[in-house]
Amino acid sequence: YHMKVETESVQSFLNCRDDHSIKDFDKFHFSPRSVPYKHMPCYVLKMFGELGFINTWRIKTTTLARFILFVKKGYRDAPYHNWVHAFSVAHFAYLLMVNLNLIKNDYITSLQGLAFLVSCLCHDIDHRGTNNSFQTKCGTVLASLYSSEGSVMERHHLAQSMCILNTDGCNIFESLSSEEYSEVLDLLRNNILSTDLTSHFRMAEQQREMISAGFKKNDPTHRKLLLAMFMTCCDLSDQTKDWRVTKKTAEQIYDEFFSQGDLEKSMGTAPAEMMDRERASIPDLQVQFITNLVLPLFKNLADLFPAAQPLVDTIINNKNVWKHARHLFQEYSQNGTKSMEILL
Ligand SMILES: Cc1nc2ccc(C(=O)NCC(C)C)cc2n2c(-c3cc(OC(C)(C)C)ccc3Cl)nnc12
Ligand SMILES: [Mg+2]
Repeated sequence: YHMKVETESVQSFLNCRDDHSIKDFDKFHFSPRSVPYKHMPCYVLKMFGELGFINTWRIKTTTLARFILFVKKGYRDAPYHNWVHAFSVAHFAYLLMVNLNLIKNDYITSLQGLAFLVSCLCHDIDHRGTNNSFQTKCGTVLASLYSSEGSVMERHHLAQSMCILNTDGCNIFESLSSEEYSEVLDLLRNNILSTDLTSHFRMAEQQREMISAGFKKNDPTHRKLLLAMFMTCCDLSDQTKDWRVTKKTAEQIYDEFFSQGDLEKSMGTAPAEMMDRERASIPDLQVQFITNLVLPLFKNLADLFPAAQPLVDTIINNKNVWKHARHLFQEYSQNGTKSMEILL
């Protein structure tokens, strides 16, 4: 049986070498969700290779392959917070490093780049499709473990990632010196914890000040804020793709949110409006989310990196489609078609 699993997993790393059907993999407009599911592990390996991490950090290919498969297995089949989300977030980290030349232009070091890519891949491992307030409200096991420190889910994602690194034959950082090793684990921790909404809001203010005051490449605090900003950009990168992608993502997210709302109702607690399928208006919520969170973040990115301006334009286009959708929804919802099908 083990032979079968091993050969199957080895096979899953060979089939993207000759896959010439994928064009523009390195471009901002490319949608990683269009990569065939069974080719995703192979494209992760490709990204590590293209960024030079395999050679620079002496990563054994078999170790990296096994690590990727363990990370993939660590994700559940939640409607949104699944392996495909992790792959798309990691792909955007790759796009930022390639298109903004982050390492070549000394915005980040190669070690920070390695930690950045690994953090994106691992940032939502073992997500259950419910958010932090659900954990504390319902007193889940994860809440009992982490609620005193906050960022309950993110601490769990980090703990799961550490478990995989400590699994035989999966430690991709084994060739690093002890200084590099402790630095990369520090980076992993900061990056994964920065994908918590509350820590994002706390850092968003400092990021704005950093950019208006002028970014300093060798300022360690600026470095930390920049990496946190990159993590959130990657987590929200579906918003930078064409309408079909952002629409599909919204369907998956609200599928997850409404399931949590149903669960909370069955437990006798009232869900937030965005989690309540009876009350939520998806276009309104999306216009708010894009206006309050997504746009300010990517405007900051474009202030620092003008090459990222096309991303802001795409986000604004998608926001306008949601604005137009609001009228459609109001019109149709009188006839009860509250579903997303009516959106082209
Ligand atoms: C399309 C899209 N709509 C969303 C609508 C609402 C919310 C939500 O949680 N609202 C609560 C208030 C307090 C803001 C999140 C949404 N969302 C995310 C997302 C981002 C996350 O965290 C970072 C990356 C740090 C922002 C964490 C979890 C998620 Cl699901 N990703 N895509 C989306
Ligand atoms: Mg998360």
